[in-house]
Amino acid sequence: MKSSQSAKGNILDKIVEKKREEIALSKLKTPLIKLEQSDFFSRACFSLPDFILNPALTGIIAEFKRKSPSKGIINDKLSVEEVTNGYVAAGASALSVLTDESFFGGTNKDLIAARKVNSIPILRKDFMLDEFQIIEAKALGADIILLIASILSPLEIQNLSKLAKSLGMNVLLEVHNLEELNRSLCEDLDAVGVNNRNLGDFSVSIQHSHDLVDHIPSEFLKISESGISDPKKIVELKRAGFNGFLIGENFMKEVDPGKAMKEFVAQI
Ligand SMILES: O=P(O)(O)OC[C@@H](O)[C@@H](O)c1c[nH]c2ccccc12
Repeated sequence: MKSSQSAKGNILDKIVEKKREEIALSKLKTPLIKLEQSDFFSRACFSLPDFILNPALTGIIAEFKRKSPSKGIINDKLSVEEVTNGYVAAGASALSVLTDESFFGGTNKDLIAARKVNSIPILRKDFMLDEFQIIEAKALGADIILLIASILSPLEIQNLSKLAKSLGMNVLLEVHNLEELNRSLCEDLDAVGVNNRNLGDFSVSIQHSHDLVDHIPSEFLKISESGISDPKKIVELKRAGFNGFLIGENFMKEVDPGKAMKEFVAQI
């Protein structure tokens, strides 16, 4: 207990601390006006609810993830274009592209590249702390932003989600337990994701999704995130009421992630 709690303090605190420095630098480097002039800034977003609830698709939000603090390098050989196109061909409802460089090996360029070659919703997967990152997400071509309850106050969640919605994007709130869920819910959210991984100590249990599903109000999409590697779990999660499934490592660890996803989907 004690060691996992101190580990929890460590990695998330480190990520957030680094992120604040990066945001300050980005603000100096790129004025807001430049973001607002970007080609993607005025585009109409693809709707997450439409794609997640489309019965012809799988409900899977498939993630491009080169590395993670828990696993180290997962796959640094493949281009974001080939992986995301493979995911779309396998029936992805949406894509998730990490833009955190320091801990996950992603870049803003990955998101731009994914946007250019895909016509389904894309989640900017990053640690959002500041309005600047929301505006930046739109400029990079994102349709969805992630708000992680454990690193944001309820007021920050309200303000950031309101801004994202005003720019036409969807908002995915990520929670890990009931306390985070109850304090963080607000009207401008579209989806609630239960992260099966504890971002502090990296332990994973799909039971978290099952424990929380009935506490998520019915107006929000329900997404189960992380640690999903068995198609049977999707069937159980669907039965429990989940609409969406965020999967990264299980596909990225393969030589051909799109093919891995196709084989996985065939077993659902
Ligand atoms: O690779 P996995 O275990 O399938 O997990 C994907 C995704 O849920 C995970 O990358 C994630 C969930 N929440 C996050 C927040 C930040 C960074 C990453 C994440």
